[in-house]
Amino acid sequence: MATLPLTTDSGDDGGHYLDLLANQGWALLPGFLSAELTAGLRWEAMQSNDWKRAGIGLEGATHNTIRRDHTIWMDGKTPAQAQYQGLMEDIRLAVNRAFFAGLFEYESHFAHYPPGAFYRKHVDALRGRGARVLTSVCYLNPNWCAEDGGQLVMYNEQDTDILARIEPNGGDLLLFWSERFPHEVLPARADRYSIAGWFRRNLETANPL
Ligand SMILES: O=C(O)CCC(=O)C(=O)O
Ligand SMILES: [Fe+2]
Repeated sequence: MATLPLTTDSGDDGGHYLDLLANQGWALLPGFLSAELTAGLRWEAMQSNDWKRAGIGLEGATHNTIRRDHTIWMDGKTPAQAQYQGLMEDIRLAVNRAFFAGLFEYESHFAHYPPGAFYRKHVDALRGRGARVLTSVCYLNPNWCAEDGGQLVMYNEQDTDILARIEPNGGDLLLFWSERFPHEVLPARADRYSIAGWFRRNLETANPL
C-alpha cells in the first residue's frame, strides 16, 4: 500500500471523553484527527485494491440485507496507520486507567459505504460474551452534508429511543461501549469512508461472568 508523509499531531480532548463514557456511555470527539491525518488515511483507503465485502458474525457470511459496506483490515504498516494506531493506543491506556477496563488489544478496518450501502441496526458485542468492549468509529469524509445520508443512528440500551444521529464528518471520532448501544448506518448517497475499530478484552484470561 502506498503512503503519504505525515508531520502534524492529532490528539484527544483533554480527557473529557472519559467523563462522557462514564456518564452516558458514548462520546463524540469532533476534530479528533488532524485534517492531514484524515486525508492521509482516506487517500490510503481510496487507492487500495484490497477491499472485501464485509461479513457478519464469526463465520463471516455476507448478507446483502444486513450490511453492504466493504472493508480492509488495518495492519498499522503505513505511517498514517501507525499514527492512527498510536492514538488508539493512548485511548486504550487512558480507558484502562479510568475504568479498569482490561482492554487488551485493538483491531480496526477501513470501511467504504458506496452510494446505497447501509448497515442495519445491530450491537457490536453480545452482552458478557464477546471480546469487543469499546467501539471506535473514525470518519474520513471531507464536506459531508445531510443530503449525503449515511448518518449513524444510535439507540438507547432499551432500544426504544434515538440517542443521537451522527454525521460522518471527517476527523470526528465516536466511542461507545460495544455491548450497550444498538446502532445503524443509514443508506449513504455518496461514498462514505470510515475506520471502525474495537478495543478487545483477552478472552483467554478474562473471567466469564
Ligand atoms: O460507520 C459507522 O458509523 C458505524 C459502523 C458500524 O456500526 C460497524 O462497523 O459495526
Ligand atoms: Fe457497529
